Amino acid sequence: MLSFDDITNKFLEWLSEENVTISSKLVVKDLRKDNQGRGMVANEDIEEDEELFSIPRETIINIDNCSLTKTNSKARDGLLSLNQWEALIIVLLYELKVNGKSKWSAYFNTLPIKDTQNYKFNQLMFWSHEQLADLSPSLIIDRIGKDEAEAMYNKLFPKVVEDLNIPELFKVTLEEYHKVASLIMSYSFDVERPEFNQVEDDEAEDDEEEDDEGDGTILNGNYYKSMVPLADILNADTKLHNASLVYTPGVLVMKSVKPIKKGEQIYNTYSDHPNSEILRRYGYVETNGSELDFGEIPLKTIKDYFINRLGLTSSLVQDTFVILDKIAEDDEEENFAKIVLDSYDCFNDSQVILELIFIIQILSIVALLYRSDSLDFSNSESKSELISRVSKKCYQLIESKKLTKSFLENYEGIMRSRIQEYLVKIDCNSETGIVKTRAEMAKVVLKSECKSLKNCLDFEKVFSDEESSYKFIDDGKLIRNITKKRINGTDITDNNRKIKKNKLK
Ligand SMILES: C[S@@+](CC[C@H](N)C(=O)[O-])C[C@H]1O[C@@H](n2cnc3c(N)ncnc32)[C@H](O)[C@@H]1O
Repeated sequence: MLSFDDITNKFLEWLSEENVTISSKLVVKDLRKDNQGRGMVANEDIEEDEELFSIPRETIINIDNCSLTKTNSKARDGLLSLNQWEALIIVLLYELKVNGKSKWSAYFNTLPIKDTQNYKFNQLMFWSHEQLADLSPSLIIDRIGKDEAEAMYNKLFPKVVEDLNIPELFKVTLEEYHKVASLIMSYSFDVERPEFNQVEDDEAEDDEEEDDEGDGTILNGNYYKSMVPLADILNADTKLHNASLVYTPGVLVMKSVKPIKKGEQIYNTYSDHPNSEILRRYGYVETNGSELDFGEIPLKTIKDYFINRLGLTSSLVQDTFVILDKIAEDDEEENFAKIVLDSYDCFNDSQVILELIFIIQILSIVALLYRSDSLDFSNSESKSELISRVSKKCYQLIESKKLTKSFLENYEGIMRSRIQEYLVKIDCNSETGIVKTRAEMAKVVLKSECKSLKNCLDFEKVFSDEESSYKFIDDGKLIRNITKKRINGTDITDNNRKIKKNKLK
């Protein structure tokens, strides 16, 4: 059996045969002790915008470059009507089945799918129920995507591969499929198609609306999901990102995007994700937290808070949500956005989404009105009218950069009650060493989310930006404004002030 280093060396020899060029300032390194598999490290200082390596387009694997479509023209036509994921799954499974004869054998030997001694699939798809329980109360547990993945498996196997006449894939198991799909998730690149860009440039003015996927099939997309040997040896880090892949018509070039010192690792970026999502997709975590970490406040936490702490009834909270949804739905001019969400993001850099501010402010006023006993919440028509008015007045208040004092109290109470769910499981501030096991990775995710939530208790940062800060006013002022017209019998729905939907983004 080949050793880890032998596999690396054979891969490097193959790359050279493929005319891949690598800067002499880089080496491929065994980073298993840091639980990072292989990676690349600078053995000399590198300047910004230097070419690190270049890969001919013929070396990458996709629908145009693979054994399957070279020998089976029917398969190629069929693959073109699938989506990017489905097509690359079939292409790659076929290439792996003919492994010995595939020109990519030396590359496959470096991947987790072949090297089971040195690699393990740690994406959440492969965690048991007990292991996933370590991630509670993170909402990532609800977003693993197993059902969607299995639906794709059932679509492709065996019906599609039979139709495409690929007998080698008639007996693909669910496990094989999950492994290939996860490999694609964590190793593939969306490589621009140069010929498509040409056409697109010509048509750009007529067709500005068209998105990257076109109609969802490969045929009309402007890229191919592809496996890119060597480019995918780079690990990623949201804080240490220093290299990016550039697509030219003939070759793919990895370039430094900042100066890199001798001894530093070369890091790509796999896009902007918090630790929970990095774990779900790629099966690792950033030990000290991702740059893009956030915690989430589930709608249920908000609901429970207003029921248990402020005495609202469950049906009044639920009715308020229904009425707010209806206001957003009925609003043809799109001035009022949907603010009843399943959960609300609270970011590491002390930013919260505006929908969270709106929903807490509205419920805070509803709670004060309900407890004052002076208004009729029993009749559904007057309740709906009253909540519409509360919502409009709260929109105006927030637009003028004001919030009420009860909002602040309730915001803090809700945030603390969510943080408490983490504190019963972990010490948010404890040091993290090298993370190897799934239980340790789960802890890092919880810490990332808990820290982000805690940062959103820094009111100074949360409620001010570079230009201005929110002012906190007495609730009585807003309540008088809301109840005044109602008591005088004036039409409370008359309101010409519009709050633009995009202000909620
Ligand atoms: C595109 S590959 C990178 C090459 C990989 N190190 C290898 O040896 O094959 C992506 C995988 O590398 C690992 N990885 C990437 N960045 C990492 C990091 N910062 N820390 C730990 N593992 C990382 C994860 O297992 C991820 O699924």
